[in-house]
Amino acid sequence: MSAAGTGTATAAPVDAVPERHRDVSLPLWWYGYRFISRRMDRLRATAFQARLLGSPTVFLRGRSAAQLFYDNTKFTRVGAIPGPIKSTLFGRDTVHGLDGHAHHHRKAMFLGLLDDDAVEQVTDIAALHWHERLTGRGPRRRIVLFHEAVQVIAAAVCDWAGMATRHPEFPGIATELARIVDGFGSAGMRHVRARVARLRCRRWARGYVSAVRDGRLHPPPHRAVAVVARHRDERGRLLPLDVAADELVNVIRPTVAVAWLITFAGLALHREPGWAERIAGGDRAALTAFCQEVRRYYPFAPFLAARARKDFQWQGHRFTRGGRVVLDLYGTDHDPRLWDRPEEFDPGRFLAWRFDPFSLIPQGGGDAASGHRCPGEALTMGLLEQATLLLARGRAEVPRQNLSFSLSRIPSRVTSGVVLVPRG
Ligand code: HEM
Repeated sequence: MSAAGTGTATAAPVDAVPERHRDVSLPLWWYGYRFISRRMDRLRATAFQARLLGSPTVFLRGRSAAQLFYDNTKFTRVGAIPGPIKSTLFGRDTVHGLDGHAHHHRKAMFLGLLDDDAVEQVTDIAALHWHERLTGRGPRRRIVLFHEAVQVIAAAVCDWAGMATRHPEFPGIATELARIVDGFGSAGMRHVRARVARLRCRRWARGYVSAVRDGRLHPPPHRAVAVVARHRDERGRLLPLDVAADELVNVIRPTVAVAWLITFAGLALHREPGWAERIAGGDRAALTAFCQEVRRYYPFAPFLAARARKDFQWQGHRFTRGGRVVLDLYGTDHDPRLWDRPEEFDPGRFLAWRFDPFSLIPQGGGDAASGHRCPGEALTMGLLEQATLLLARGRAEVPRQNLSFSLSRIPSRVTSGVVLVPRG
């Protein structure tokens, strides 16, 4: 880790940047994951100011910036996420936009649900679904890894949560959950499809919450459907029906998002036969390092937004109360001051890596209990490692196809979905 990663001020002050009044919404949307980093590199800054959707915004990248962003005394998430993204991806009044005690209380529900037992249970169920889907179609039938992973992961997490997955309509629900994820960064038809999918998934989850509350469904009390339906807020009130439904979807939908990482892992195994062999041979450390590198290297969650609670200065940059800040997750995971040759896929960098809460931040930084960091990282790693091992051992053929992925599409995705022909 370099000196810059420890917080040395190398940035030009915001006031010295002449472009601070320019609205960068369009170029950000157009250029995607690399836009913030490129501008930082051009300005030789750790932060810059510009307008985003018309409002003054400070853009941040790097370890010390991440540390700042997760300082709860300086920033709040209330009102930070633009409305269309928030209502499509997370729902209203859900954990992502809460603050202080209300956030802490709601977050505890997620952390309680997503403990080590949950990781073991979901991955055990996923193993059965992988087996069923991969052996139920006879030898030498092509599969599209992305579609298989969406169905397997959705079925596994919903079985675990206490939701029926053997219903003929379930594959359609799994597809809708994936559509919510696929549309969050788009302004066109993908976004419209995501909004429709959110409404359908909310209605589906509302049915479960109502059934538990009305006594028509009796899941064991530790199941996610029961926990979320019966959860009481910090003042002892049941969550409004739509909020409870959205929070239930907020357990299921991000788990389905692991299908994106599994697909990238399929691509990476194809490109790195040496690592595939090590993993297939049972090298546990190699498996974990490979999956960490998949999370670091491949583009998924691009950046996060917050608002300043007060006026303050940081490394020569001025933050004003209520002003928006954006933390570049992808840029931090590719920051050359933190990562040697960041644009190379090299799992070896994680073989001797010591956990640091602010350098590897594909799922947010800081502490999950006291801040907004993702509570699903252990589950993500569990499902990703399981699928990666399965793929490495399966040694399926990878026929000619379009394996490219675009850094201007958010969220990015392998174009072909990674077509595989399992060996008979
Ligand atoms: C592909 C895998 C995943 C990625 C890339 C991802 C990414 C993220 C990111 C970037 C955040 C925002 C952190 C912040 O605001 O500081 C987040 C929050 C969250 N994630 Fe994940 N996540 C993934 C998987 C999961 C899983 C498996 C679950 C649960 C089963 C989950 C549940 C949540 C919840 C509830 C939050 C809100 C936390 C809060 O606001 O306090 N995520 N995730």
